Amino acid sequence: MSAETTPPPLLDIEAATRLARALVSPIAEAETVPLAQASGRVAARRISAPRALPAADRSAMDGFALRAGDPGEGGTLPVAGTIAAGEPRRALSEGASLRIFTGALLPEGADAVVPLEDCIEEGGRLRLRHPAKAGDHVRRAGSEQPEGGTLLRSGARVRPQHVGLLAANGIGALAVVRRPRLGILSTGDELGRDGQGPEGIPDSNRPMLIALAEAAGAEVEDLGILPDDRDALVARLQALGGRHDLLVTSGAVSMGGRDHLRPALEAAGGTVEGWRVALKPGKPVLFGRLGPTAVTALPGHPLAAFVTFHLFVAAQIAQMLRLPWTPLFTEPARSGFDGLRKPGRAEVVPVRMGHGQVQGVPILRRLGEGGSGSLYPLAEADGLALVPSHLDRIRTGDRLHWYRFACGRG
Ligand SMILES: Nc1nc2c(c(=O)[nH]1)N[C@H]1C(S)=C(S)[C@@H](COP(=O)(O)OP(=O)(O)OC[C@H]3O[C@@H](n4cnc5c(N)ncnc54)[C@H](O)[C@@H]3O)O[C@H]1N2
Ligand code: MOO
Repeated sequence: MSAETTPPPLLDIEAATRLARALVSPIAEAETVPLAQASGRVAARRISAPRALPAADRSAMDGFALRAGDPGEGGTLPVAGTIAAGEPRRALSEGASLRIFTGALLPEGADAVVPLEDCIEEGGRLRLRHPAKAGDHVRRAGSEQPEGGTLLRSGARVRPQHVGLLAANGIGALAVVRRPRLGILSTGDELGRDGQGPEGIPDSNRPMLIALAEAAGAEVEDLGILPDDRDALVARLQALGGRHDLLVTSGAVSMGGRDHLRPALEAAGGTVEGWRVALKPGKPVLFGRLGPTAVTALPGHPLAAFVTFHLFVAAQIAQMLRLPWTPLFTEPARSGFDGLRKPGRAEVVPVRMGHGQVQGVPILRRLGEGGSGSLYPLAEADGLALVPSHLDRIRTGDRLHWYRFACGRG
């Protein structure tokens, strides 16, 4: 058997993930972005609270500001005016009250707010239903956030709540880790020729991989479709000139005579660092380098490209963004399906949660027949389940681990 027809032994998922991550480096450069564009980015530095908040005592209720224990005249206090949020601080004369709105500055001399519903206002005077205590319904200066407290950790992904918190602190721009630069291309003479005879199909991997990469926090250059032509592939790879942190390709990576990716990468001056994983779908995935660029070549079958993106490319993007990476399949579940299988490759299965649970964990229904060419099972899938490599049979009720799709993971 020639070297071409004797493939290397399969890597297991863990070893392949370690290799994928080792081929990319955490990005050291930071850039400053307006707060409005910071959601989803990774903070390059810790942001501490520039001051304590609230900056001054404020009312927490619509009601009346007064001095607790002020006996008033005959048990009533005159209402000496109104103070609303955004107005300058007022002073309260002894024995009086001021109508106050939520968020308004507590008047000097007042120490409590009595909510509207706990008062009776009559003829410009106020009677309390219950006596007030000092501090009632007052948001004390400094009580909600200490000066110097952490608003955002270095290395944290900025979430919408951080955007609100930073805005509340008057922070309008933020240093974030530069996005990883990805180039994404598809290979195949059949692609993009749909409508021109049955031999053509649309390119579905490229738009899907671009969407996945952008959702994971990368900046993507769309490198289009390349023909099944080794020389064209070599020329294109050489022309990339190392401008990407990671090149992601799909197709042409299996065993056939038209699977030019591996020889083309080597002919272009690159190296193959690992090829083929004990995974179904996704076996022919390849990891390599091309100068300063890491190369991850995904299988052409669309479901295999989707699965290998989640396992390996997402881990590489997280590594470049300096984010921690946890294995994908961590949530416990029970199988809601049965079947004999050939051991030797871990199997990733699109699944949907049924209505039932066993001891609080969901029972997962399998979608699709296990082919790697169709994305159709993903239309209704809640996530992906992992069937361990050594099993020769999976039974209803067996323990599994799965990855539940999030709306915008990370
Ligand atoms: N003799 C062997 N043949 C195959 C093996 C093997 O071990 N020995 N492995 C099989 C496995 S597993 C997979 S997965 C596929 C993957 O092969 P490639 O990565 O070389 O992919 P292609 O042959 O280029 O394409 C496979 C299939 O997917 C369609 N495709 C490709 N790109 C796209 C795209 N961008 N959008 C939509 N569809 C795409 C393509 O038309 C093919 O139908 O190899 C097996 N063969
Ligand atoms: O690994 Mo391939 O993706 O099984 O079909």
